[in-house]
Parts: sequence; C-alpha cells; structure tokens
Amino acid sequence: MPRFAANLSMMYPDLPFLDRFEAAAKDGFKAVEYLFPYAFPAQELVARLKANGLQQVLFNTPPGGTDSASFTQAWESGSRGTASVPGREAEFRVGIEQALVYADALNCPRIHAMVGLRASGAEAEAADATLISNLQWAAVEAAKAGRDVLIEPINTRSVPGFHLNRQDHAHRIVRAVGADNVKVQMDLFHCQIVEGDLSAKIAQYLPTGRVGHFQIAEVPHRHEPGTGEVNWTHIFQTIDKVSAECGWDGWIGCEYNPADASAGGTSRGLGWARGYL
Ligand SMILES: O=C(O)[C@@H](O)C(=O)CO
Ligand SMILES: [Mg+2]
Repeated sequence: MPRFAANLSMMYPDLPFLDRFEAAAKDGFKAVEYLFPYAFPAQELVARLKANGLQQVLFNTPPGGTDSASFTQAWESGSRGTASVPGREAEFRVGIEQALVYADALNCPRIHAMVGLRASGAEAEAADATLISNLQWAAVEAAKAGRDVLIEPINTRSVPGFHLNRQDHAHRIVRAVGADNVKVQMDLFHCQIVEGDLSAKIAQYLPTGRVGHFQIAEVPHRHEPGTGEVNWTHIFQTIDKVSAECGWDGWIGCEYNPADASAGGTSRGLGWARGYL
C-alpha cells in the first residue's frame, strides 16, 4: 500500500508551522516532509517529530545563500536552488553541508537539492555540466553520512526558467553522476503538466532504482487528489503494483495546497486518503 507523508510547507496552512506536526499525526500520517528546516533549531523539530510519532522523510537544501539569514532571503528574492548555476558552487556546497547537519539530527534519509533557474541566454550544456559536477561532490559528502541526494524536475508554469523539467533529463543527469545515492524526486504534479502519461512513466522509471521519492498534487490546480484531471486510484494502484515488482519501499509526499485553507480544511480534505492513512 502506498505510504503518504504530509508536506508541512503546504498542508495545514491555518496553523503555525510547528503545530502542523501534531495535526498531521492526528490525521493518521506517520511521516512528514517540508521545504526548509533552517529557521528552527534542529532539536525543536526533533522534539515535534518524537512527540507525534513521526518520521522525517525529506527536506530541501537551502535555495541559495551562505547562512541561515541569507537562506530565507534567497528564497524570498526568487532563488530556486544553485545546483545547476555556474558561479554559485560555493553556495551549493554550504547548502549541502548545512542540510547534512539537519539530516543527521532529524534522522532524515534524503535531501532534495533544488537545481535552480537558468538565466535567459545561459547555455543548457553549461548548466548540465555544473549540475553533474556539483552532484558528484554532494554524492560523496552525503554517502559519508548515509544520505541520498535528490533532484526534481519542476514545470515552468509554476517556476518559470527552472532548468530541469523532464524525467528523462533528470535520469540522464543521475546516470552521468554515476553515484548510487543520487536519485530523482518524481513529482507527479510537475510530470503531468510537462509530460503526462503518468502510469507509463512510473512503470518506466521506478524499476531503475533511481526514483528516491514521489510527490503528488492534483492538476491543473495544486490541490487534493480528486479535484481535477488525474485518475489517482489508477496511479496509486500502479505505484503499488510496480513497487511490489521491483521492491521499492519509499514515500509519497502530499505536496498540495488544500482547496479549503480555512481552519480544519486540510483534515476535511483528506477524504481521498482515508483508505491509506
Ligand atoms: O515541487 C516543488 O515545488 C517542491 O518539491 C520543491 O522542492 C520546491 O519548489
Ligand atoms: Mg515537488
């Protein structure tokens, strides 16, 4: 059966961030993910996980910057990662180091290194070369700590200018990096917008052993499954069937904005997940 993690950056928007752990646990989640932990002391987050019987299964490396104040600033000023951006290798390395410190404290097996935007006119080949060499360095550092590093194709409707948009591109990069602990974060929201053909893509990529994590949200609006164009029953059955065949036992992050953002709206919107949580 698919295992779902609550994405605390998007779900429970009516609650302060630290209170979202308890809300997710009360709704039956056993795991959480979110964008960034850096605004909080790691021990505060560990306490919330422990108190609510939750595992941390994913978070992102900083989007740019060189210390916790500039991480937030980088996100607010539109930086969406540095992994593929020539000239920002030092920021990338600081980000990986910082993420590994938190991953250790939170006992989180994987981190997502956001690939970044490509400036108009910048060479795609140069971005790919930077991405591969940054990931080769990150793979060694993460392996010492027993962590995986993920890259995620993101659609350009949501993030104009994002360098990595397609699964085949991401898998080409991962193969070129050539490290067992560098994998793809397969977000089916982005995949449906850019490529479609979700079941075939799951069946193609999951058995490669190079999919480290799934995320889901409905399309066209990034809301709960069941509010738009995707047949989620079929998708979850496909993930289940292919996982059973290839031995994949990862998590599916619920990375959606609840359609009802008012108090209690996230929990009321979990009808789609009742049989799974
Ligand atoms: O899909 C997304 O947007 C996220 O998984 C992310 O990491 C950053 O935008
Ligand atoms: Mg995502």
